[in-house]
Amino acid sequence: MVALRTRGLGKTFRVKRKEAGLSGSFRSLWKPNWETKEAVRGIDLSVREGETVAFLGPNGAGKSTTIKMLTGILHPSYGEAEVLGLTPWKERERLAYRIGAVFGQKSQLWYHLPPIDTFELISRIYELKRDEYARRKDELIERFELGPYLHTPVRKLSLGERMRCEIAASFLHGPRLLFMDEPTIGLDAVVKQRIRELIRERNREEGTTVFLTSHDAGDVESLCSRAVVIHHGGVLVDEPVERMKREVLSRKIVTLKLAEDALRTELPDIAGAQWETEEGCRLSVDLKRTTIERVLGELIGRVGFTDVNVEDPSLEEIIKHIYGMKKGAD
Ligand SMILES: Nc1ncnc2c1ncn2[C@@H]1O[C@H](COP(=O)(O)OP(=O)(O)OP(=O)(O)O)[C@@H](O)[C@H]1O
Repeated sequence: MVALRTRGLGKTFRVKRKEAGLSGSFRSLWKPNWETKEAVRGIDLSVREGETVAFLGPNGAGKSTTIKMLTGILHPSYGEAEVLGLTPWKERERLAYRIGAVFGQKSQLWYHLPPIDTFELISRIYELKRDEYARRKDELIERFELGPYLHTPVRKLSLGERMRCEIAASFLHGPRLLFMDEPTIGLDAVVKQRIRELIRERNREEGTTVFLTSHDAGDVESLCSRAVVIHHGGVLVDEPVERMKREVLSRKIVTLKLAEDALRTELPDIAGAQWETEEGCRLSVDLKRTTIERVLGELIGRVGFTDVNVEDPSLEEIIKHIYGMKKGAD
């Protein structure tokens, strides 16, 4: 069954362009200069129930605007959308019972209250039956290991502890579709991984559809089965993450902290890897051709370094790469 479908969905904003300086401000008041900004340009998208979709794009690509239209917060300028059989901006209240939303940068928990009080409040807002609420709450507390934080005011929790409570809270009313905007932003690697596992588990056990935006390639790789990349308000790529992994997520970035006396001019050629900076501290490794172990083995003794870091390329770099590939193919 289809969880979400859009046809030619678009949003244009009318923004006032203010001229510089004080006189410009007065002129704008007197004779405003309006211009239109196309934030989303006719998106066609279809997501099946139970899918985990990453909705990606560089800053300003139109991700948040799309999510706001799909959750009924914004009216589109043109096009259609159906979310769980409802038109979001016309049936927002009914839709709220069926969907959940997590915003990494905004909290839905009451700041001064302990999470358990927000849970109670949510159960009233969504009119959950008492026994159903007790069952779901206990299960989520156990799975998300929330016991130690339940009675501490949210303001005293660490970001990781709060995010676990946030995500558990968004699952409380049993949404069939969960929108997540940067759910792991600012978290350390261990907490990120745990949160991804928990979301995956909910998707597996309850069949919750996940529609997620993130700037973290790790979220996409370990949480989503499909990736939709938008650019300048339109869909650029829509493909399985497995394929994306083979084509563009198969690189790691090795960053070296060079020793004072390191020979910066003569960087050795490393099979399957490419130096990305003239200073020779950033190496892009193609995992289809070599392994991190082999690369580090070759570096030791040939380049003097005092520290090393291995990470995924940033999502921005990945998108740039996809964009380049796409342009080449066209
Ligand atoms: N209320 C608004 N009024 C005018 N322009 C807006 C408004 N909201 C968004 N925009 C513009 O629409 C474009 C898309 O913004 P949007 O927030 O959807 O991007 P995004 O992909 O979510 O970016 P980010 O990754 O930075 O969160 C941007 O150019 C933004 O400045």
